[in-house]
Amino acid sequence: MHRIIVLDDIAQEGLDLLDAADGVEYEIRKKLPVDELRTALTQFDGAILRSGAKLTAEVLAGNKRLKAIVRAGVGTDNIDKAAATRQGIVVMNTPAGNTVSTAEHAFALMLALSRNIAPANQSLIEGRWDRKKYMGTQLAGKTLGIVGMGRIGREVASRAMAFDMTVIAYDPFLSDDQAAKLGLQRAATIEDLLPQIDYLTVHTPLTDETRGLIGKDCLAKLKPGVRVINAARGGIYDVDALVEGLNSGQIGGVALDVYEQEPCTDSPLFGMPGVVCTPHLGASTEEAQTQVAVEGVHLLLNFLQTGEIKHAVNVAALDPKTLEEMRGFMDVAHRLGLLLSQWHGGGVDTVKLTFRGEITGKNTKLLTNAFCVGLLERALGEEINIINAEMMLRDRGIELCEESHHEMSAFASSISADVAGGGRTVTAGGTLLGHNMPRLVVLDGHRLESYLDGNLLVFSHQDVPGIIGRVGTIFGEHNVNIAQMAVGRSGGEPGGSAIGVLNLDGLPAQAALDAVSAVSEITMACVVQLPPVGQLPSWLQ
Ligand SMILES: NC(=O)c1ccc[n+]([C@@H]2O[C@H](COP(=O)([O-])OP(=O)(O)OC[C@H]3O[C@@H](n4cnc5c(N)ncnc54)[C@H](O)[C@@H]3O)[C@@H](O)[C@H]2O)c1
Ligand SMILES: O=C(O)[C@H](O)COP(=O)(O)O
Repeated sequence: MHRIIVLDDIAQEGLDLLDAADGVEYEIRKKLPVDELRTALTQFDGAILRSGAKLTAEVLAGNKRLKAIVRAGVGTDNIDKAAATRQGIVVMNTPAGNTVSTAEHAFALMLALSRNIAPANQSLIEGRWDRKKYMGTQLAGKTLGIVGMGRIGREVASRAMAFDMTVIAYDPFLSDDQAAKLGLQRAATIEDLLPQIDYLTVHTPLTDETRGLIGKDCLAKLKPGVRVINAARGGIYDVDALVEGLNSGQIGGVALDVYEQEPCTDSPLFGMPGVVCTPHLGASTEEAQTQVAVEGVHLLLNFLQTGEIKHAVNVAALDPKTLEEMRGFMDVAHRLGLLLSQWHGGGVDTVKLTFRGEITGKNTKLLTNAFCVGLLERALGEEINIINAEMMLRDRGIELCEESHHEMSAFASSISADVAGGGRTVTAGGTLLGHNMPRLVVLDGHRLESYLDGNLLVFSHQDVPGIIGRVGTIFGEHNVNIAQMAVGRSGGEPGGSAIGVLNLDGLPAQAALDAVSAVSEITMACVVQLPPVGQLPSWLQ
């Protein structure tokens, strides 16, 4: 049974989907204090929320059960994504469901500012007929500056052009070609845009880079009387600078839907002339809420039931078809990681992964993540999965590099991994035979063909007659059956170094290992434990 926690109000249509889902139960738990939220989250596999609940590192800490967080909406600044990634939790959002509603709201704020809708309404309620006082301005013929030309910025732009406004936009990802196609002007920097506009609206996410993006210096570059709008996130404008600009007349009006701290019922801007504010209503339409709730619930159910990862903001996407295609090679990568963690013995500083052949045309990040899980899982246990593995590796100061070569080696596709540290470098190469037969094809430069399956004895030795017989005799004496055997020699010539890999039916006793290690021609021997073939970790099933 998958358990889901609903942390904010979501549309009934989303709850109906949860009611109808097989093998799922859910609880609605809103506005929980931090301690209760932390405890509650440990009892659920998935969480769905809007902008109300705050999923900080503190509330996610130590959670071993939660696997997915879905934001029914766009902004994920209320979720500590680094903390979620570290905990192995996938974070997904519904990027497009509220785009049009939010663009319309930004536009409504711009119109409300231009035509003094809020104060005019208030004066009527208070019994005055102030036609002269509320003289407005027309949008047609004016210039709108847009900072952030993603989904919402583009919808605002098209509406502005329909109102006969000129649009100048700044976004680091907006090219001249795209701007021309959209029928607007591109500004090379925010500073270029500011002196040319009559209205300014921001549509960026709140990030370290955009916090305080529009401060005193920027506002000073505006023409006097410019009206500014924020339906993106509180914190992008500097509120003190807005207050100062309104008082000095540098700013002609401020419209806000979002605030640095929410809920916000107290701001120096509230009640100032020329200010119109709404309580984070950009996405509050029936249409937007239905779309984000339905899409959000689908994302969560699909992830919990099939492993599909869509619209993730902290990991690569993974759809069922890709998972099906990649499962065999992800299994190989995971087994190579497990093998090398045991064969190397610890103190790893660097990892290099090389992908060759047809597999390079697929999402090799999945193979990297699967390898990293294998490499770390004996140390970190169930805490590690394909969401957090690479971050956990890098957190431990281990350097990771990946290379892809389209040319095939001896196999249509292969993966090789070099693991180095503490003065020792080990290398293993693997491939997949058929759909589900993982094979080790190179170990420390020795070509061989060995089953990546169950308990292995790996031993390096001098390539002289009698070694295999002596190892076989030792295991016979200790009642350990050898199921398969592979030997590879370096350079293909007799007399050099060689490596043997035995697949054992059981784990050998320490005395058997000691006896093997005592053979003078054997330079190193180690038991490597892998899952039996066909036994997949939960994140690969
Ligand atoms: N008021 C609301 O209810 C409401 C509703 C939806 C979204 N939002 C907010 O609006 C934001 C934008 O949503 P979207 O769907 O358009 O996102 P989006 O990802 O489609 O677009 C964001 C754009 O901002 C640009 N950007 C990032 N940093 C920038 C910078 N420093 N300068 C200029 N541009 C920069 C990006 O390149 C991107 O094109 C969301 O992150 C969310 O916080 C608010
Ligand atoms: O980022 C968003 O999607 C909006 O800010 C909407 O937030 P809400 O879901 O709390 O209305």
